Amino acid sequence: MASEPSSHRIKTSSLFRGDLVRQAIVDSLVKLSPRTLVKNPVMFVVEIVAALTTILLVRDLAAGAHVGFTVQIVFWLWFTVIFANFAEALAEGRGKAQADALRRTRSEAVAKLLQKNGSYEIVPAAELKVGDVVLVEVNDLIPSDGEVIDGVASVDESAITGESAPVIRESGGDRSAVTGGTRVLSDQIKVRITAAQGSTFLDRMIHLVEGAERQKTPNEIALNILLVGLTIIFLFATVTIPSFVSYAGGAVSVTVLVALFVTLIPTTIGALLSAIGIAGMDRLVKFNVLAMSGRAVEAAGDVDTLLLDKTGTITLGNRVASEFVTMPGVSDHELADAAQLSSLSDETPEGRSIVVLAKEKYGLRGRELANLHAKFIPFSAQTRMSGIDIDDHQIRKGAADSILKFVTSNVPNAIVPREFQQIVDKIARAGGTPLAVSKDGAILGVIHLKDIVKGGIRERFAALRRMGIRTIMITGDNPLTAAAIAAESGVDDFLAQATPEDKLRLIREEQAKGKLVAMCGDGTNDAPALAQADVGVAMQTGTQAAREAGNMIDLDSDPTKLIEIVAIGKQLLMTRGTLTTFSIANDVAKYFAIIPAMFAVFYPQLGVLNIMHLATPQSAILSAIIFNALIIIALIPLALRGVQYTPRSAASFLIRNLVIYGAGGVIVPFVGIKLIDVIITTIGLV
Ligand SMILES: Nc1ncnc2c1ncn2[C@@H]1O[C@H](COP(=O)(O)OP(=O)(O)OP(=O)(O)O)[C@@H](O)[C@H]1O
Ligand SMILES: [K+]
Ligand SMILES: [Mg+2]
Repeated sequence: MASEPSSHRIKTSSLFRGDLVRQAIVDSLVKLSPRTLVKNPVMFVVEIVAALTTILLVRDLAAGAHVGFTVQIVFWLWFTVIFANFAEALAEGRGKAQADALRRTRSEAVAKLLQKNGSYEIVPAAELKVGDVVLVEVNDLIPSDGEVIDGVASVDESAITGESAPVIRESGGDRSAVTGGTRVLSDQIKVRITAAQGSTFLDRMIHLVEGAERQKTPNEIALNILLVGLTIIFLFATVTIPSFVSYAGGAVSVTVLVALFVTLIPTTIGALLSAIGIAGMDRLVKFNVLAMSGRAVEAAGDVDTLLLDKTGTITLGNRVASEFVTMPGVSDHELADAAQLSSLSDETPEGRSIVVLAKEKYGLRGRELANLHAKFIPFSAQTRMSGIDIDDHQIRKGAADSILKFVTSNVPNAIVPREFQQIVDKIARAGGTPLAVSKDGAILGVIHLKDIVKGGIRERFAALRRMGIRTIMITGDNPLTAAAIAAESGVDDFLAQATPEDKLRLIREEQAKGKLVAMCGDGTNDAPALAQADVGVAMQTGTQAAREAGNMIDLDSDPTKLIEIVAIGKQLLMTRGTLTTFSIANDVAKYFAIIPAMFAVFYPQLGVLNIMHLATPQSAILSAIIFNALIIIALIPLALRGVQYTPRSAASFLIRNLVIYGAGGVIVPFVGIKLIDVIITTIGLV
């Protein structure tokens, strides 16, 4: 069963946990490999520069020159790269630790592979192929991902979701998907294997949390291009300096130029960019959401419209038959009998509950299917009907309008009792789903399916509204039921009697208006829409098809989780925006800190700009390069935690952050560099 929306577990873990830090230190040295670092252009440039300066240092040493200053610059250049690597390694570390834990839970289990004659053979789970059918009994581990094709069981999925409450898995409906590595607690099920070894859900989850398949998002690529552009501009600016200096009759060392260049290029954001993205994914994982791509997380930050299906998403999803209501002149027994016949092979939870109600209330027996000469018509989301053709009779049950159409198209002069619509409407207005039952040309009565709106969902929709997100419920159910559930749950709008194509069309229409659309769903009929949406959040309790179509999976199967998903997406975008602002403002400020100090000797007019009064040109350069390295470390917590976000207008946040981080980016280096200058001259480093 889906967890209550309010029960988000936040697994808190300290940012700088000892073991993670130790591993990150090791990794930050491993990441010095140029092949790894080349993916980060700005830091790659710093590494090249550091290597060249190291070579010069060795040459000067061999020549017996005085190298005290160069040694310190070289030291801090390498640390700039290592600090950047450390930020990324630390961000990755938490996912890696979680992946290790998941690997340990990966089932080494055996499977009970069903044979043609109904017996089973025990085989290693690793040998299972797609399409195999296995039996899973009490206390067995489910050997691989699959679809329940027979039976109902309660399953402990805590290995995957961390949630200890068991969930129901059953054939036919929207809760038929089972995951390898989880355990059956009661009853037994037959499972058709749907995933090949190596591409199971657990495999994908491991890849995902350890970031093995992380691709740069389009936004990150664009930002990287900007950073490379700035680097090239500052490269040209730096190489022209010697000519200015020699014009004034002076000389400037390569070490000084190198240091100047590195302080001016956008190293701060270059160092933290990838860590910010990884941390965003990691924050989602903490909320039990698996995002298949960074792009999906970014899109979530800008979502305008959220579409949700009703059953199982807004409601608890176990629609149970609670009552048979007969038409005038039809006996209870007659209706119950038809309802049961039409549901005998209906493997949906609704169908099964009808068989059960007929048995409990009217003493009707489940019949031997094999003895009936009958053709079963399975439920489909298009027809919204299911039923049976038996002994020249056509028995159908389904959505009221579908049954009405079916009856009148087969028997043009069919009599539809006046009471029919009244009963249907009464059930619908109460938020129930009415299923009409017909036999040949006559409507026999209506089955009342009850469903319950999930607790706390109203407040959550209100929070989405405050974030500027419009919620629309789309359901295959009739307009009255839809309206009742919409009112009870507090969605902004609804679309009823929607086929899978309607869901798809609605998303395309919204997207055509320039809106970013998120969709939450669990059913196979939601799969096309989940794939089309910019953010497709599939419920973990949903079908295999739904879980493959979406670009996010919510392990808690809570549709209102979108609040956290959007908040984390916004937080990611804002963190990147503010740190970029900070970084670039920073570099501009450094320009004013260093240039006057460097050139005051040659161009005394520049003295008026020398507001920082740094001790010597050398101490100015060294202070700047030390500040440049340390600011990376100082900003790691912000990059990993993200800037604060509470559901409020995004625009006001943006302005506030620009002011704080823009102004901060200008002021902080002045203070920082001055402070470092005082310290290093006091302790006599320069
Ligand atoms: N087993 C069944 N047999 C016959 N008719 C059914 C059955 N299950 C559902 N229906 C009818 O078909 C309609 C569409 O059902 P479906 O579960 O596909 O809706 P949906 O599009 O998934 O929307 P939601 O999940 O939001 O309710 C239901 O409202 C109901 O009237
Ligand atoms: K810099
Ligand atoms: Mg559904």
